[in-house]
Amino acid sequence: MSAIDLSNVTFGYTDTPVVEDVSLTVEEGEFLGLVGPNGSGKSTLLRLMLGLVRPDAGNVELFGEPARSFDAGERIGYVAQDVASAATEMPITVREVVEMGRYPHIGFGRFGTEDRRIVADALDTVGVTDLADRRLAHLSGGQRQRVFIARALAGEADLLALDEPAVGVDAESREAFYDLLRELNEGGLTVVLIEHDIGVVTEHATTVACLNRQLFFHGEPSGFADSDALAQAYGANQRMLEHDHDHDGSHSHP
Ligand SMILES: Nc1ncnc2c1ncn2[C@@H]1O[C@H](COP(=O)(O)OP(=O)(O)OP(=O)(O)O)[C@@H](O)[C@H]1O
Repeated sequence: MSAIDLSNVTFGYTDTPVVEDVSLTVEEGEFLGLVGPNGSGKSTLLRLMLGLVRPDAGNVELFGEPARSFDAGERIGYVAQDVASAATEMPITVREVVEMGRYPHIGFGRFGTEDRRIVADALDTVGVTDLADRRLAHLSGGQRQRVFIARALAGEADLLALDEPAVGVDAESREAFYDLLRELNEGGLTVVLIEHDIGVVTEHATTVACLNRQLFFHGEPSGFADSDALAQAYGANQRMLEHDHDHDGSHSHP
């Protein structure tokens, strides 16, 4: 079964589409790296994939069901852009964040032995057991990202979706973080990663999608490196910008 299936999806916040006629399937067990210029619609596409935004046209299925009917808390771990830095204001411990991953499963029930075991396993998997009783605010950016992954694991997610998770994380921690994502993927977790560093994507992901409003490429990293999709996608952005400038008269061309 496919984890995510988009057919002819179009969406705009206004009348102008920011995602246009995108068809894309993410198979279970895939590690998809989503790249594209700034403002090219990557975050929007991810939110469409997860059923958090409804398309104006086209269809989205998650694990074979219409995305909008999906209880995202149950099978999907979503680490939104900036969530780790925004969360620093909260007076909350690492363990408490990871325990939140269990909430969709326990409903109004008690937090039991099994829940505690799952939380302990999740902390251990991402290597933050030693930090469990520390305040989230007192962790580094890279450590915080791991905590949010642990929360998704505690929720027994089948799909992990991350929107530029390593922004503000130092190079060494980033490398370890991407290694962790790959290990989790090799263990069967489906991963969708928005990432501006194309080298990271071609090294770690099993498939690449390149977006600039429309889909310019979807396939294996090796095919992406050999294609001119990247130049086309970024070139299209440049043309769009020039077009905008032409209209507002703020920029003149030779
Ligand atoms: N909530 C919103 N309301 C209106 N416009 C939005 C909203 N969110 C995004 N946009 C616009 O939609 C377009 C695509 O934004 P999106 O965040 O999906 O792109 P992105 O590729 O993830 O960008 P970046 O790489 O800069 O994070 C942009 O022009 C953006 O300004």
